[in-house]
Amino acid sequence: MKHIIEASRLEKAYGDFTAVRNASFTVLENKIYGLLGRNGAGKTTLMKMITAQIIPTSGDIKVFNENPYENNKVLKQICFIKESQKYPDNFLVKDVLDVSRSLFPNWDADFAYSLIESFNLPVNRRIKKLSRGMLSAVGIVVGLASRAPLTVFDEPYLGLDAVSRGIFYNRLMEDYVEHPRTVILSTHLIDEVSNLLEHVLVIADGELTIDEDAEKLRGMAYTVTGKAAIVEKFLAGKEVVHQEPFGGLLSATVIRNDHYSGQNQAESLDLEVSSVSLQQLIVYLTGGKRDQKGAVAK
Ligand SMILES: Nc1ncnc2c1ncn2[C@@H]1O[C@H](COP(=O)(O)OP(=O)(O)OP(=O)(O)O)[C@@H](O)[C@H]1O
Repeated sequence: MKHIIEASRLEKAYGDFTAVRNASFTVLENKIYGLLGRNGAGKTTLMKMITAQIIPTSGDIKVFNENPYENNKVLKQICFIKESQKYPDNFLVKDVLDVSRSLFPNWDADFAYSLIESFNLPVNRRIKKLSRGMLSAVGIVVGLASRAPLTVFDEPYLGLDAVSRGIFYNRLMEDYVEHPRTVILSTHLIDEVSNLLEHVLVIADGELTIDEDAEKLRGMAYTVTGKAAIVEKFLAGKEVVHQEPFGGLLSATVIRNDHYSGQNQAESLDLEVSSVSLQQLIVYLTGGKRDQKGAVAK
């Protein structure tokens, strides 16, 4: 598979504050990436560097093998839908679609109108009269119908209800199967998108801490629960990312060891073994350092 983004030691500083530090990663063609991290972690800053909206302070970025800055050949292959995407107030919804058609070479007008119907959007209403959720839906329609080889969604669903978010995920998946492209989706709703993601990038305090295949990440850990003394014995020598006592019981999340089945050992000790959701795992790996007694995975 081709690399469509290659970033090397990318940094962005605002004055003396460094928002993204030493980020090196590649993004492959025709995959769906999740860019995850807590508020202020640096996700938007990273996406703005990828899409050439801001210039890195140092480091190097290539998109479609070229420097993306003021590079029209590269930029017309990118669609970036921002959190709180803005359109001119006096535009009608259909004006946004018309302008998008001229911006994106792969624009599919029929697909755009079918999405407009799915989201119940009024094409003849002015942008300034739309509700917050409707405005987010317009951004999603543009992002999907652009069929841009690199489509970047930065928290695209402010105000969007659960039904509409479900429509977004379903239409994205259906269309992605027919028209593969690279999608980078930044979100806090990790469990909702968990099944869509093929690769996960996690950024914490400006540093890329996880760059991993989503399937591998999903199977990376498990949770054991049982009497505290037995669980503690079981945890000896294992990599523990989270522990939670309740009553005389202890629940602990452990990184799987490829060479040895901790799960069999846990079951033989009568401990209950359960899976860990991607969201839980990422919370433990990025924010769990404070409340755990065991070692941290990364
Ligand atoms: N133009 C700017 N000037 C100064 N600081 C900035 C600027 N833009 C972002 N920052 C700071 O950089 C850090 C990263 O911000 P960024 O918007 O990239 O985070 P984020 O991960 O997208 O957060 P959220 O999930 O809340 O949207 C934050 O501390 C933010 O205050």
